[in-house]
Amino acid sequence: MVVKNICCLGAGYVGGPTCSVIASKCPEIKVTVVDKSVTRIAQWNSEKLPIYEPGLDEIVKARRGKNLFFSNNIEKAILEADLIFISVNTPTKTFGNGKGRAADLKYVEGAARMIADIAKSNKIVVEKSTVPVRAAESIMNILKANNEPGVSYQILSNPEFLAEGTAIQDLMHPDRVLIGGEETPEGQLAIEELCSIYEHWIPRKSILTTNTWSSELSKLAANAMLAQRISSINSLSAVCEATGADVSEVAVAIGLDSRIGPKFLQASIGGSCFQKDILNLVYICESLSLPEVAAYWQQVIDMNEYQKTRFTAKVVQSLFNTVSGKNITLLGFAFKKNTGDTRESPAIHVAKTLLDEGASLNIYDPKVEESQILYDLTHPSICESPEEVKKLVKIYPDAYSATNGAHAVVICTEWDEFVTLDYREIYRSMMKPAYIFDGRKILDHEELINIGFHVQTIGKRLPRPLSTRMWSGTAVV
Ligand SMILES: NC(=O)c1ccc[n+]([C@@H]2O[C@H](COP(=O)([O-])OP(=O)(O)OC[C@H]3O[C@@H](n4cnc5c(N)ncnc54)[C@H](O)[C@@H]3O)[C@@H](O)[C@H]2O)c1
Ligand SMILES: O=c1ccn([C@@H]2O[C@H](COP(=O)(O)OP(=O)(O)O[C@H]3O[C@H](CO)[C@@H](O)[C@H](O)[C@H]3O)[C@@H](O)[C@H]2O)c(=O)[nH]1
Repeated sequence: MVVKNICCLGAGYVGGPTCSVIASKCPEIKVTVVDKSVTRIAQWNSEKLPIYEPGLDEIVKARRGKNLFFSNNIEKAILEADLIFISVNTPTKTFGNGKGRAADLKYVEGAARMIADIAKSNKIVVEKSTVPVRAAESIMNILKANNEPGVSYQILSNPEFLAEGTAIQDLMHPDRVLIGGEETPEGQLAIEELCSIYEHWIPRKSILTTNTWSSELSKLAANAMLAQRISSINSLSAVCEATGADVSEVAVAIGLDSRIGPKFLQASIGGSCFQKDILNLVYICESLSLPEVAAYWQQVIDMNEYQKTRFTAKVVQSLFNTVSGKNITLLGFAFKKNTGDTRESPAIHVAKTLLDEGASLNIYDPKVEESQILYDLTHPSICESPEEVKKLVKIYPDAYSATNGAHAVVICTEWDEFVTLDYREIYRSMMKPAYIFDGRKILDHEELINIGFHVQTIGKRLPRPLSTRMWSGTAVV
């Protein structure tokens, strides 16, 4: 079989960009991205796409209506497809067995049941969602137990390694594509079919094929190793603050060791997708009776939490241990720059703590919608009184109006535009003493101190502004 028709279940951060790139690189293949959400599909078919990713608009606009389609007609797309990507969400379970840790596979199961109910011809089903090891077995069980007579399936694991904010770049030039499948002739044939799609733009040597379980585990393992690096540097940032070392200097010094390498050593206020995937790994290890392994990876998550808590405690402490009634500006709400995604964003943690302490918040993010920020901050897991939160939170259209009259500014996302703001003007418009807490280590701290700001960051002690020093030398703010 030569794949002519692809269906993708799930038009999210992975399904949308991945299929747009496939459609752009394989003009002879019809790619239909379907979703249960009518709103999401309408957005994909509109001028303003539901997600922000540099380069995505151009690709979608070039291929939409030609060989790229976004639709709610799931039945039609499944019937037509030779190959189906499952790109649905796999959040952490919020109830029952494994609550707060295991991946909730209800959407993956739902997708598998839809395929089994609808399909009338053979399909290659590709697990693109991040799933626990051996999830492919559960999908196969559902498909086999419910299939039409004569219809057969091959299940492949093809985890996605794109990072948000650089999704198009990552999809165009991936470090590798990983495909796992059954070690049978039929399994190998299915692997070849999927390889031939990626080979339109990715050299064969960058396409790695493995057995299904290695592929599934490699996705969790890659995220665990990346998260471990961030937790390691974040743990060292606390040592730096306590000793006078500078974590940026330490990162450069250790990163020059070719065995360690320079990437992913940026100390900061915490990470995203990692949390859910590492929690999932911890849960799997516990289920496999490997408590020592589970504890090892749990520590990576705990360090991420510690970093967020440590940073917010520093904000409150510096503001004379009380933020009640004070106006604090959060610059940035997305979990990283160049995305509008707020899932597990450290900004939510910062906002919640400050709101619990009675602060009023002014928030500005260049790509996160007001409705999303209010949704996140009034979610039952975050607050008890949505009305109270709505009174305390104001969303602004730019950084200058958001900082006007504020007691303190907290940088929560490393957006480039925050680096080049006119901080003299911001200082002038703020309450005094004016504080900046740089949670992303992106600002010129020396310059800010010279302007008169009290500055705090991660992994480095900074001197007070000159005018407030009682003796010459370095003192902690
Ligand atoms: N976001 C990332 O950067 C990233 C990167 C790599 C892997 N992943 C993994 O990819 C998967 C998808 O992540 P995402 O960020 O795209 O999620 P998302 O929430 O943005 O999108 C998932 C979409 O699936 C839809 N959906 C759920 N069940 C469906 C069904 N039965 N039929 C049709 N649509 C259905 C939802 O409505 C939603 O729009 C997750 O497992 C995630 O862990 C995410
Ligand atoms: O040196 C660093 C690098 C990242 N981060 C933070 O870590 C989080 C995750 O960043 P990043 O990995 O760049 O973005 P994600 O979109 O979460 O991508 C990760 O998670 C995806 C979902 O599984 C995987 O596909 C990607 O390979 C993996 O990088 C963000 O909050 C970053 O600010 C740091 O604090 N320091």
